[in-house]
Amino acid sequence: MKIALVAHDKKKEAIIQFSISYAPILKKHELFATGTTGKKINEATGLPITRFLSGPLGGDQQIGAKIATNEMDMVIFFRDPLTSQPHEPDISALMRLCDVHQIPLVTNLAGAEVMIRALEAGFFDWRNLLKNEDN
Ligand SMILES: O=C(CO)COP(=O)(O)O
Repeated sequence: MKIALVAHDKKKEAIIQFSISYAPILKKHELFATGTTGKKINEATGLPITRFLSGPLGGDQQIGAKIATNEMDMVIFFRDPLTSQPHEPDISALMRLCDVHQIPLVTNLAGAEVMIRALEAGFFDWRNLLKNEDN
């Protein structure tokens, strides 16, 4: 599965701890991230991660583009709801595209824990079926 990992600045430590805790699961998948989030997770875990631009410079939109073309299977987004973001329209657009294309999206740690365990249990195998239909 192709998984996008994204965290706003005040949630970076949380996504790092999450990634360390679930590295045994994450390492079985293809990981993508916005710029700074990906750098920090890679430094903390050694997991290979394809990095897009930093969020404010277009990274959320790059992930959105992958969703639009059915090249991303889920989004784990540690969002900071208490700090205004200069690129709020990009964030809304990313979440909207998840809804448009039925891409599983979580926006906080509690959801991410459920998502990653569901992933490991095979709950998202239907994504592979969809992709096979596209081919
Ligand atoms: O701003 C972000 C998501 O909206 C995250 O970007 P960075 O990972 O580059 O900090």
